[in-house]
Amino acid sequence: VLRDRRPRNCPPGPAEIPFFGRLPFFDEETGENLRKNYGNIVMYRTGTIRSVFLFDYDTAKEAMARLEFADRPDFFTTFSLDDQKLGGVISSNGVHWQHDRRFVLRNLRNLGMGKNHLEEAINIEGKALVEDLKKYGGEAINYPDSFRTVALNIIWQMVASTRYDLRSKEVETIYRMTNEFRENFTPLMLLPSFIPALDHLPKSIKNYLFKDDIFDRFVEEMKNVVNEAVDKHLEDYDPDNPRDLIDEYIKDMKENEGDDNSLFRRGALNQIVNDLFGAGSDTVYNMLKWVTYLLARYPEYATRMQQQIDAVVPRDRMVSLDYKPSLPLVEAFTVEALRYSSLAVYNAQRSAHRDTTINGYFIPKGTMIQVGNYSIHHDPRYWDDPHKFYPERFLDDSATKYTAPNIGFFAFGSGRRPCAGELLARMELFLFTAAIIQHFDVIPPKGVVLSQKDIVNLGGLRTPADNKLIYRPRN
Ligand code: HEM
Repeated sequence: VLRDRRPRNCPPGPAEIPFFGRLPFFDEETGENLRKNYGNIVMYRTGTIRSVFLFDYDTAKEAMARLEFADRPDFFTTFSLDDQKLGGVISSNGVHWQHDRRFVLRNLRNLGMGKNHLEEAINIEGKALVEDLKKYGGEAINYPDSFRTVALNIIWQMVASTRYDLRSKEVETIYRMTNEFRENFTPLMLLPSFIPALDHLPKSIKNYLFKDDIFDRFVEEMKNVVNEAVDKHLEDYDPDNPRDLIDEYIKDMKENEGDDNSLFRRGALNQIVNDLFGAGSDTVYNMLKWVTYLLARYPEYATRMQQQIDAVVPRDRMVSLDYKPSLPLVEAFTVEALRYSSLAVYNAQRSAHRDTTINGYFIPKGTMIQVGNYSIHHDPRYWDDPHKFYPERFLDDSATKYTAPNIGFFAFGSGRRPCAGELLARMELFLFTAAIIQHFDVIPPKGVVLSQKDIVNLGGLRTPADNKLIYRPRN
């Protein structure tokens, strides 16, 4: 018990329970309570692992920029499709991470991220989404799968040259698995990651206690999708005509064949593809749920944005990025949706690579670093009336110009390891939002009043609960 004691001069936090710690948590309320009781840097122990929560923007920004906090904790590799569990972007560390992240950023850029020709692909999906929503004929529906498929289609065309029909059955199994996983998620499920001894329990007990079988089914399903895509690419690979990110990787893999030190490996490729499939679609899908939820809850903004769009974009044309300067409210609305939603309630966890300090507190090697994105986004030091949905906070006084937040904003992380798809995500969010607003009034069914109660936290992802909304075509 003595050896297990919290080292001296660590950040304050609740009393530690030796060996077991406290239950892991992913909700915003627990974080906010810790911040109120202990301040902006809090140490919290779960199982054998200590976490330090950073609730203050300046401290979080400074920490995220430091190399010793660039690693992810070990449990991120639980779902890795790399047999060596070393490659990929989201879960990897050290030279493997640097190598694979650099590869992904270079290729996403070459494939159009942040450039205008990608806009065309996004607008093709935008048009398909409009047609799909029209098919419901104004009936009240839950957030449709097409929100997910349009986002998936963009990243999946860049990665694997594949596009799914918006009503395709092919992706339904994966969606079902993702939903099953999120809906069944409880913090208990992650306990074996915090108390490794629990991992040695018999499988049947782990299935019962930690729902291991749900994890397994999800990983198995993703393995099939990824293997199928990569195998197909290997079969018809043509070195003179690389089609997409998988082909580019195969090219590098072949060029480095025989070099035992090469980090271009099939296992790493599988995990990169898996990372992009998930990170590139699930995030944007959930943001489109937020966008439509907020349109239905705050119709006054929908009306004002429709007026802005109608004034400059002919009705038979899709909104393009060229119109952005004339549509400041649309951009402000999407960025406020990112802040207000705080989709990732806590930034993807990092781990201290060595003994170090934050603001004079001792941080032992292996401590998990958790940035409280929700708390930062609702901190009154940076945001007036932070619980209010108020896109105007990103407009200048004359409401004619969008001004980007330069402080207190953490939606895409920060520092050495921020979101690798931020530019793509911002393009998609702006263009899909504009397409929906231009073509539909999004309204709740008669008698339904949307409120704060409609928001749920699914394993650290803050998102609107299933809500039936009406997408009424504009005349
Ligand atoms: C609105 C949509 C999105 C949000 C809110 C979002 C948010 C985030 C956040 C908070 C992180 C963790 C950053 C950190 O550790 O500091 C992250 C990482 C990442 N995101 Fe996104 N993301 C979005 C869309 C995308 C898209 C479209 C892609 C596709 C390319 C993508 C790819 C990634 C990857 C690969 C990482 C891991 C980066 C690394 O560990 O080096 N994200 N994202």
